Amino acid sequence: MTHASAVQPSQHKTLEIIGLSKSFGGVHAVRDVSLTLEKGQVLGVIGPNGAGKTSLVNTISGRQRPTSGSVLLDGREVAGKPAYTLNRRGLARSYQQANVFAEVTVQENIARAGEFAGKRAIDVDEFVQSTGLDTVWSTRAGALPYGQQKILGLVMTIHTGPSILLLDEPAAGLEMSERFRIDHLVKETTKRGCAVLIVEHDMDLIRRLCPNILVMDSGAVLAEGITNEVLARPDVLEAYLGTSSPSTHMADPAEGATDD
Ligand SMILES: Nc1ncnc2c1ncn2[C@@H]1O[C@H](COP(=O)(O)OP(=O)(O)OP(=O)(O)O)[C@@H](O)[C@H]1O
Repeated sequence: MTHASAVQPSQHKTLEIIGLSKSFGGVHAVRDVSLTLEKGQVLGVIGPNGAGKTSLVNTISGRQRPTSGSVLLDGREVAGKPAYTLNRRGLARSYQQANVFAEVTVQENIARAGEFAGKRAIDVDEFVQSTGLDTVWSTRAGALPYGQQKILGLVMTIHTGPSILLLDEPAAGLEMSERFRIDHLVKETTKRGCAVLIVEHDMDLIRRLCPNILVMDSGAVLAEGITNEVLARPDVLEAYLGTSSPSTHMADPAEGATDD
């Protein structure tokens, strides 16, 4: 990975991260991470538990202030700016947990996301139908099964019309059939030109959606490049599985988990 001091911001990158670091006291959760994301691109971010993936998303999205480094949105520095400012500039994120208004209906949840976005809101009627949310339109969101709540949260986020979408473990806690709905949502969203960064432990989903990945280990970038090539690297297998023998299946330590 190139060091921050050696990298000059380039023009026209939708999202450019340069030498980003985040420490919590003596814990270096993110160490000198650089990456770029262009219009319509999907980038996977993987790594073992505690590698720093969520901290990376938190520092990019303004939920946490970076210790050092740059976050450039369309070439403008936004590191350390609050989440609502980044949101107004088109950066949205999802959380590992379902993020919905539990006490109101699915319809009202979608309406609130639309109101929040104002003129930026995009039409999500097709997503509502393809994900089956139309069949539970009048149901209180908190009464939905967990997977449906999570998909509702994602449709709401997409409804806000982001140009950059950061997804933190969108598949965690979802049934297999629901995971394919994530595929559909991401593919259709990138067709509009939205850039998507996906943190995920589900390697099948990563292979399906991400032509390129970045592997984090102990806060730093261990590897990056074409997904299948990176996933075959012995050092990546070692970091993820504690073994360098090739495997077609990576363990999903967060399988079934519904929170951090
Ligand atoms: N608010 C915090 N205060 C102190 N330490 C933190 C905080 N948030 C994260 N950490 C530490 O930073 C490191 C990276 O954590 P992080 O949650 O970013 O990893 P992760 O790769 O997302 O893990 P997982 O796959 O389990 O979600 C861990 O050692 C974690 O304990």
